Order: sequence, then structure tokens, then C-alpha cells
Amino acid sequence: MTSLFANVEQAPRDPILGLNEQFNADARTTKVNLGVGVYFNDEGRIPLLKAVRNAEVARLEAASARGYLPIDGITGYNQAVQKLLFTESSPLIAEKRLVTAQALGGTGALKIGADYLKRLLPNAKVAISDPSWENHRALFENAGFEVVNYSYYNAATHGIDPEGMLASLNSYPAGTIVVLHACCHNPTGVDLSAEQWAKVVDVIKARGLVPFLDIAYQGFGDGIDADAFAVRQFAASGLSFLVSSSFSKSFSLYGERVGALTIVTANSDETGKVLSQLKRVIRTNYSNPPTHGGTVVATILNTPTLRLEWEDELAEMRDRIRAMRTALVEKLKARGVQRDFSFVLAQRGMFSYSGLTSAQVDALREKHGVYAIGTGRICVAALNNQNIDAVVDAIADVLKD
Ligand SMILES: Cc1ncc(COP(=O)(O)O)c(C=O)c1O
Repeated sequence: MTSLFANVEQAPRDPILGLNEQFNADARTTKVNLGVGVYFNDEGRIPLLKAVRNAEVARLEAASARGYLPIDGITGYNQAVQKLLFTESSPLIAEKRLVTAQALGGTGALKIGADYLKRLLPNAKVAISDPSWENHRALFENAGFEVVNYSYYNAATHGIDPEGMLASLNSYPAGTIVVLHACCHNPTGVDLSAEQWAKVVDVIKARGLVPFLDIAYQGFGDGIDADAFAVRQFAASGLSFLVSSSFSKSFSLYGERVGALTIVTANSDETGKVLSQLKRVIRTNYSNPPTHGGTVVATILNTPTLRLEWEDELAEMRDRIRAMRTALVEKLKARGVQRDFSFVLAQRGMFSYSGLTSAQVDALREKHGVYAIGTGRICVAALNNQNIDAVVDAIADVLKD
């Protein structure tokens, strides 16, 4: 009798998680991991934010005073997410046009959104940017959608291809789902300008496309409010759309899986019905989300002192990444590297799309123990004063070859 799994084939390794496994197995003490999308502090550690520590203390104190742990429903989480995205005075809140559900990180928010959209629009295609976060395509394909790419990045200018993007959007039939990075585009770090967003909103509205905004780095671009610009533009347009929020990076809570899916409906009647459907998707996947990380985030967002503490720490992370961008560009220049890397200064968020070829990325890893993604994406948020000189030397070396 053949065994149940006798004919199972080895699945390809996830490009990022696979690289991480390789990094962990690398015995070199000088190795640097610029592959994974994680913010590390100057000691190379994932920081425990003071606001998080203080919220944890408050959480435990409240639980012991009560004498029991609540089993469902985190007070104030959904409302806090909505205020972060749309501001407290948004008419969407007053008009009860928002459905928000806590989700397992940004990935979980995309997944429940995708599963719900598959029920709503079974024949729609999903369009993602070229390039996009590695998981977008696989996630929507796994939800049963055909996924296509819209033009986004111009490698020659290290900028947006605005005409190409609008041409792509204009070619789609009504009902096509368009996944947009609301800020800090992953992997390129290149975002649309206000004027470009306005044109994108117009085309999406005119053609009846369905926007799904992914906001995984709110606060890492220009600030909490500035980074919500695109989300608020869509809100002002009167369209119905979806937003997936991730708090993994902004609260430095990677392992807790904190995120949210928000759906903007046309009116309060739709809101009630959409919520009932979304609950069904969640219920049949994992029943309800864990409470720990969500309570910490809700406590911070709803407690003025903790909120200020968090905003300062988020700004500190953003400033440190910017400082690392500047240091990288200046050190490469000082090292005599001919190629101009100044485009890196205009990129936002945690990543840089360096323009290094996959052969150069291989050489960085094999010769120097510097790990980057094959597309040339490096995580600038993983650079620090201890490792940056080794990284600069390694890049200079592979460019020389
Ligand atoms: C664009 C984008 N969306 C979503 C996610 C997923 O976020 P989370 O780690 O919270 O699942 C990421 C994380 O890398 C991302 O870069």
C-alpha cells in the first residue's frame, strides 16, 4: 500500500522566508540580513516600544483587577483603526459606512478581504502592481482569482510610470479588483504623488473598478496622517472600497499578528449586511482573532499619553531609516562607487529597490554574507551603524565585478 503522502512534491520555498532559513543556517558571524522586512534598532534587535511595554502593563493590571480574561471583542479596536485611517471627524464614521474587523496582521486582512470578494465577485480578476509585495499574487490566486499586473515602476527613472499605470487601469473591465499600496510601496519605495493619486481615483471611479488599499507602513513615509492621504482621497471620492491595515511594523509587534480589514460601504444598511457576511468568512476560517496584540494596540491608540509616546517612537524609527538611507548613499559615494545611488533618498518606507541584479545579489550573499531579495530589494530598516560599512564594502565589491 502506498502511503498517503507518497506522491507529494516539494513546494517551492517562499522567497523571503526561504532566504531567512538560509541566513539562520549561515555560520559567518559577519552576516547581515537585509532580506526580511523587519525594522531593527542600532543593536540589531527588534525593538520593544515603550508604549507597547506600558500598554502591556495596563492590560495585565486591568485583567488582574477584573479577575478574569475577556473572551471576545476588544473594546475600541475597530474605532481606533477607523480614526487612524480616516480621522475622528470623518463622515464615513458618522454615516455608519465602515465595517472593520480585526485580522491576523495585514496578511490576514488581505486574506479575509480576498475570500469575501470571491463570494461577492466570483468572476473578477485582481490587478496588482508590477512589481508588488511577493505575497499579493499568491494570496489572491489562492483565494481563487486570476491575478494580472498593472504597470507601476519605471526602472530607468527609479520612479513611477504614471502613463503606463493609467493605461493599465483603463484597460480593465468594470468590477476588476485593483490592489494599491497606500504608502511606502513594497518593494520599490516609490509612491504616487497627490496629482497622480487624483488621476488614479478618477479612472477607478469612471471604470467601475474595485479598489483594495493595502496600508502596511502607515507612519513610515511622511507621518501617520500624510501616509493616509490615498485612503482619504478614496474616502472623499464616495467610492466603496477595502483597506487592509497592518500594525506589525508600526507597533513593532511582528509575532502578535495585529491588523484589520476595513470596508467602506455606500450606506448603513449595506454596512450591516456586509458585516454579517464578513463575520461568516472569519467564523469559518479561525472563528475569532486572538485578543492579546489587538488589546495592546487599542490601549495605545485610545490612551492619550501612550498614543503620544507611540507617535514619538514611530517618528524615531522613520527618522532612523532616513538617516540610514543618507548614510548608505554617502558611504557608497565616498567608497568610490561610480553608480549614482541618490535615488535611494527619495524612496519611502523600509525598503530600497537598489537596482542590483540577481547575480549581484547572489554574490552579495555568497561572497559577503549580505542577504537581499533576488529582485534587488534591500531592507534599509535593517542597516545600523555596526553593519553599514560591511554592507557598503560588499556592494562596492559586487559592482566592481
Ligand atoms: C505591502 C504589504 N502588505 C501586507 C503585509 C503583511 O503584513 P503583516 O506582516 O502584518 O501580515 C506586508 C508585510 O510585509 C507588506 O509589505
